[in-house]
Formats: sequence, C-alpha cells, structure tokens
Amino acid sequence: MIEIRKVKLENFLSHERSEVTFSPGINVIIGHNGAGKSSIIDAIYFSLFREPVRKISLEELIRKGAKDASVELLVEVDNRSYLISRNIKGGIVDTLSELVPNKYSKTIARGAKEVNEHVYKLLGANEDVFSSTLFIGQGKIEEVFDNLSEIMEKILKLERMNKLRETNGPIHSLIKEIEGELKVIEEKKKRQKELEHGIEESKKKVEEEEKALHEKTKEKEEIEIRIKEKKEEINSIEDKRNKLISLTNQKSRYENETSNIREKLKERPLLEKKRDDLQNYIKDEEPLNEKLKAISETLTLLDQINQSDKLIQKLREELSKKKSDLEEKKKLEEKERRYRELDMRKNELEEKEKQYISKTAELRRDKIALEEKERKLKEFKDIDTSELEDKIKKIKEELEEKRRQIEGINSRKGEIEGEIKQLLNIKQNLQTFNKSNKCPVCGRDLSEHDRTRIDIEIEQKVKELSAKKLELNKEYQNINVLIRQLEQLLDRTEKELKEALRHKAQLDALKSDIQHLQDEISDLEKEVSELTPLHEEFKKVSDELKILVDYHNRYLKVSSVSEEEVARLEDELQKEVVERDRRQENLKKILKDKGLPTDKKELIALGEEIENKLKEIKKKKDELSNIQSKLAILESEESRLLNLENELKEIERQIKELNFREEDYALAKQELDELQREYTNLTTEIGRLSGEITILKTNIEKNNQELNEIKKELEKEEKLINAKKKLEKLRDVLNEKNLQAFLKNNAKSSIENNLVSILSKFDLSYRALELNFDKAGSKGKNKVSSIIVFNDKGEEVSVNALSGGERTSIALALRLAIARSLMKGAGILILDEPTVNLDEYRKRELIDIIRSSLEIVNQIILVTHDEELMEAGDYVLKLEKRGGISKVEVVSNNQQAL
Ligand SMILES: Nc1ncnc2c1ncn2[C@@H]1O[C@H](COP(=O)(O)OP(=O)(O)OP(=O)(O)O)[C@@H](O)[C@H]1O
Ligand SMILES: [Zn+2]
Repeated sequence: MIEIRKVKLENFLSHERSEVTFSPGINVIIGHNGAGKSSIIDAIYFSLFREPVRKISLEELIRKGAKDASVELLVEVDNRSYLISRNIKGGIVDTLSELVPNKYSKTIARGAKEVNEHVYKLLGANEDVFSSTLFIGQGKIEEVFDNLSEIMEKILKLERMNKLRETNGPIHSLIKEIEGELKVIEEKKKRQKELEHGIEESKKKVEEEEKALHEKTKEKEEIEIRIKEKKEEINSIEDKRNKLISLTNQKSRYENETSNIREKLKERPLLEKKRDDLQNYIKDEEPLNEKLKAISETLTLLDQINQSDKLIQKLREELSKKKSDLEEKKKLEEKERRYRELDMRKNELEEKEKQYISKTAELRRDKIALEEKERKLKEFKDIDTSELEDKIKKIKEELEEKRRQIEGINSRKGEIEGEIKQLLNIKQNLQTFNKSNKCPVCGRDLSEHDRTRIDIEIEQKVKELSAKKLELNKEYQNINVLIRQLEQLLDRTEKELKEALRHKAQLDALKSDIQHLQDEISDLEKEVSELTPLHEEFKKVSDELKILVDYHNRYLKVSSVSEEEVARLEDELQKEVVERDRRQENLKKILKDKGLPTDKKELIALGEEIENKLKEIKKKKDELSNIQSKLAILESEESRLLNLENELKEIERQIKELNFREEDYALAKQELDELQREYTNLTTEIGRLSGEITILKTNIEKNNQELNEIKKELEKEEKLINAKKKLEKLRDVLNEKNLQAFLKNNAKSSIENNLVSILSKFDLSYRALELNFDKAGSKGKNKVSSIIVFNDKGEEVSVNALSGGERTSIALALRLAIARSLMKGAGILILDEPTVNLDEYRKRELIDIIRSSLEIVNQIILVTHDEELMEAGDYVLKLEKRGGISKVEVVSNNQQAL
C-alpha cells in the first residue's frame, strides 16, 4: 500500500519553491482558480511516471522564467520510506532512494528508466492502470463507463497480443528465422561428410612421409661423422702449411735485411777518411782558447786601471776642499761662541720684553682715555635738585586742598536735590489726595486756601533750591579747571626733576671713571719703570746678534767637517794609488808573456779573429761527432749481419724438415666439399618432409575443429524444430477466441467480485452488476452499456437510468474495483475538482462516497476550489498565487482541531 508523505516542487509550473506534506485520510487542497492546486498533483504524477498529466511537453512543466525544474516525492510503502527525485533539464539524473530513519539513504535506482521500473514495483501498477483508475482528472469520474472496453484492452494489453500474431508480427518472423536456420543445418551436414573423408586421406599421407623422414635423418647423422673426420685431417695439413708460409716470409725478410746492410757497409772507408781529417783540424782549439782568455783578462785590467785613475782624481779634489773648510771652521769658532751666549740671553729676556711692549701700549691708551674724560668733565654744569623737590611738594598740597573743596560741593548738591525731590513729592500728594482734604504729611484737615498756599510755598522753595544748585555747579566747574592746571604743572615739574637726577648720575659715573683711570696709570708707570733696564739690555743684545748672524751662518756651513774625516780621506786615497800601481805591474807582465799588442784596439781585433776561428772549429766538431755516430751504427750493423746469416741457415733446415705438399691439401679439400654438398641436400629434404607433415597435421586439426562445431550446431536442430512447433502453437493460442477471451473473463469476474464488495460499503441497494468488456456499439441509441445493474427485484436497470449520485458512486467503485484487481494494494486516490457542475445535494452525496472510499484506500488527495469541501478534509492545504507565483498559504489539521 503506497502512501504519499511529502512533495517538493522547484520551478514546477506556477510554483517556485513549495513543499507540501500529506497525511493519511482525506487531504483537501483548496484555492482559487489558477492558484496552483492542480500543479501539486501534477507534480505527484510527474514524480511517479515522469510524464505530464496535461497535454503539454516536459519543457512546458518548467516554470516560466526558470531554466530547469525539479520535483521530490517522499512515499511510504509497507513501512519503508522512499524518495523519488526527478529533474527536467538541470542535468541531474533522476534517482530513487530508500531512506532509513536517522541512518542513511541508499540509492536504489538511477536514471529515468530505472526509476520508472522501480516505481512500478512500489506502486504495483503502471501509468496506464493508475491513470485509468485511481488518478481522476477534472469531472472525469464517470468516463469509466464509456471507455471501459478500451481501458480493459489497454490494461490487459490485448492490443499487443493481436500485434504479435500478425503476418508481419514477431511470431511469424521468428518462425521464418528458424526455418532459415534449419536450411543452414542441412548444408552443414553435407560439409561434415566431406571433412571426414579428407581427414582420412591426410592421415595416410602423414604416415608415409614420417617413414621417409626417419631414413633421411639416419643418413644425415653418418655424413656428419665423416665431415668431422675430414675437417680434422685438413686442419693438420693447414697447420703445416701455415708454418711453411710463416717460415718463407721470415726467410725473405731476413734476406732483404742482409742485402740492405751490405749496401750500407760500402760507405764506411769514405767516412773513416773524413773523420781523420776533422780530428786533425780541431787540434788548434786549446791554445786558441788560452790566448782568448788572456786577451779578455788584459782588457779587464785596462778598464780597472782607468776607473782607479778617475777615483784618485775625485778623492784628491774632495780632500783639498775639506781641508780648507776645516781651516775656516777654526777661524770662526770664537765668534760662534759669542753668538750662542747672546742668543741664549735674548731668549731669556724675550718674555719681559713682551710684557714691556704690552704695558707701554696699555699706558698710552689709558692716558688718551683720561684726557678725553677730563675734557668731558669740564663741559658738565652743576644742577641743584632740592629747589625742584620743594616746588613739587607745594603743588601737591594745593591739589589736596582743591579736591577737598570739590567733595564739599558734591555733598551739598546731594542735600539740595533730596530736598527738591521731597517737596515735589508733597506737591504730588496734595493733588492725589485732593478729596480727603487731609495733609499728606501730618494728616491734618486742609482747606482749599491752605492747599494753594502750600503749593505756592513749595513752588517758591523749589525755585530757591534750584538757583542754589546752579551756583554750586558753577563753582564746581571753576575749581575743576584749577585742579587740571595744577595736575599739568605737577607733571611737568616731576619730569624736570627726573631729568636733573639722570644728569647728576652721569656726572658721578664720569668722575669715578677718571679716578679709576688715574689709579691704573700710576700702577702701569711703576711697572714700566721696573721693566725699562731689561728692555734696554734686550735692545743691545739684539743689535749685536744682528752683526754676528753672518758669521754664524758661515760657521753652520762648515761645522760638519772634522779632523777624522780628513784623515780617513787621505787614507782612502793612499790605498787606491797602491791598488792602481799593482794592476799596472800585472798588465805589463801579461803583455810580455803572451806577446800581445799593447794597443787596446789591436787587442780587441785580435780577440774577434780568434773567436771566429773557434766558431769554425765548433762546427767541425759537430760534423765529426755526426760521422762518429754513423760509424758506430755501421759497426753494430756488421754484427747483425753475422747473426742474420746464421738464422737463414736454420730456417732452411726447418723448411726441409716440414715436407709439405700442396697436392695433398687440395685433394682433402675437394673430398670435404663433396661431403658437405651431400649434407646440405639431406637437410633440405628433411626440412621439406617435416614441413609437409606439419601442414598436413594442422589441416587435420582445423578440419576436426570445424567438424566439432558442425556437430554442435547439429545438436540445435532438434531444439529448433521444437521451437518452431511451439511458436506455431502460440500463434494459434493468441487467437482472439482463445487467450484473450480467457483473460477478459478472468479480469471480469475478479473486478465484478470486488465491485460488489466495494458497493456494499457505499451503502447502495443493488444486488448485482455485470460488466461488459466488448466494444460498445456505435454511439447513439444502439449503444451497448458497459455495465448492467440489477435492482432488488432482479430487474435490469440501465446506468443512464440511475441517479447522478448513484452513477458517480458506481463509477468510483468500478475504478477502485479495477485497481484492486490489478494492483497489489491500492493505496491512494487522487481527485481533481470532482464536484464541478454538481448541485448542492449531489455534492453532499459525493463527499459521503469519497469518505466511504477510505475503506478501500488509505489516503485521498482532493483538489477543489469549493470552500465547502474543506470540511470533508482531515487535512487542509490552502494555495494562493502572489506575484505570479503559487504559495502554500495555510495548512490546517481538522483532526487536531476536533
Ligand atoms: N510553466 C508555467 N510556469 C508558470 N505558470 C504556469 C506554467 N504553466 C501553467 N502555469 C500557470 O499556473 C497557474 C496554476 O495552474 P493550476 O492548474 O495548478 O491551477 P489550479 O489552482 O488548479 O486552478 P484551476 O482551479 O483553475 O484548475 C495557471 O495560472 C497557469 O496559467
Ligand atoms: Zn500736614
């Protein structure tokens, strides 16, 4: 029994994102036209079968403005929950999964086709059955009467049975196919016989050839042995031959060498003569070398003597200079001593002299400054300040007096003003308290006369007081002018005093400066008089030094010279003279001994001549050593020649001993060639034979395989014949009169039974019903009714004669009955707007019938725009459309409310 728990719509028809929960019992979906109610059951239907309910394409199910749509349906079957997920265009595959509460979800099917198959299993019905029975479109409950025959054909798939039987149908073509295969099998049988014969022949041939192969192999082995023996023989002959060749080669090499050496030896006497001549030539070398050495010695001596002469000259000059310097030094020594004494004294006096100079300068500056200040002092006048101070004191006293007068005037003015104010007050009061006739001051009774009098009196008095006040003002002004004049005078006098005081301070400062300068001058004069004798001495010393400085400078120039130095130079000169004389002696001796010319130029020319001669000798010596080495080689060659002659004798002996004959060798080789030819022929023959045998054997193998395959196929023959017979039988059975009628009758009685039991629950008083699955005749009066009803009395009643309510009940019952017969458990009933076009009474009836259906199904989903039907629902969903998008607005649970 399937039950729907929840459906989720995403971009599906008018829904953007809605989630609807269902409960067992009657679920009413309510809302205005176009609110999106049907869309929800469309979503359920689409989830189950991936087909639209309406006549639209899948793409049209996608909400306008969205790219893709998806629907999820949660169902419960036998206490297990399954989630079906369907998608349009989103690229996500459809899935069906089982949800184990609080645990996991297991995908059972993936892809539209697989999901469809599983839904079929869960629902126990396919789309055809479901849409003809439990899913009822708007106002279509009774359609079942008119289409019963088609519905049954569709449900029982009778159409397909007829199709199976047709001449171009599958059964016919299957039989044709089998007949074709049987023909092929006949062909195979012929082939089988051919193959068997061929295999027999081949086997015989293989036997013959194997025998021949055996013989040839034996022959081949014998020849192999003979070849081996022959090869050994040839090898030994070849060894000898090789030895002979190598000996002959060596012999000819030796002979060549011998004749070469003999040729070379012919040169020998000539070389020996040349050698003797050269040896003779180089005899002069030794004495020439000696003479050359003496010449170079002589030349060296000449150079040395020359240098000594120069050195002696230089030393004599230096010595005479030093001697004269020494004399000068001795003459200057007295003056130099005096110079040094004075210089020291001058240095001692230097400090005091500096003091003297600075003090005299300071003294001069002070005297000038003093003169200047004394001149300024004469220009200053003396001023007396006490006079000015007295004057200021007097002015201040006068000012005090005048200010006191002003204060007096002010207080008098205040008194007068107070009196006037009081008088005016009295006058005012007199007028205000007119009626009471009492004095405002004392409260006494006043007559008119009194009042006038008082008035005049007051007037008089006020005038007097005002005149007095005016006078005081004038006086005040006058005094004020005086005060201002006094203040100005005071100011001026004070300034004068200040100026006088400043002048006096300057004079004091000048006087003290003069005093100070005089003190300083007397101090300085004392110091200068003390320094003067030293200054005189300094002057004297300096003057004398000026005269002595020339001598001092001259002394400095010769001061370095000493007696020792002069002595040393004299000694050096002496030694050099001795050395030169010795060399001259030596030279004389050599010249005499070697008979050399005394002239230097001649000596050099002679030296060069000897050197040239020596060079020539050197060349000859090289030539000689060359000839000597050639002669040495010739000597060793001569001994080699002797050896070679002995060797040749030995080789000839060995050749004789070998005794090799070329004819023997050629014969043996010819024999081997013949044997090898024979061997090759045999190998080819053996190869050919085994090749043929292999081919024959593989052929046999192949043919055997084919034979086996043919045998296997022949086994099918019987099955094919049987199949053909069965198909022919099936063709007969599928005939309308046989199986189809049986199926229809079967379904008919089952549905009729169910129908009676369902109707009994609907509380209707009909005893029996009979279904008619045959095609209803052409529409109109002859129309054959698909259902016949019998009343209590057993009378037949046409469906059209029943009341609307009865008809709807029977139609609904019939749908439920069909569903029950064909499905394992009919769980849900879905109705879209069942009450359209019904009056109030019929509507009530229908609600009762629907309620009764709950005895057959568990869950009913009802779509309506009729508010009245809300009451019928156990569970109510209200849909509304806002902004073009459907929304689940209200959800109420009537059961809970009760
Ligand atoms: N692909 C779509 N995208 C958006 N809206 C659509 C789409 N297809 C149809 N509609 C609109 O969805 C609305 C809801 O249709 P649905 O059939 O669910 O309404 P209903 O509440 O059952 O109304 P009625 O009582 O008139 O049958 C309609 O106005 C329809 O025009
Ligand atoms: Zn009075």
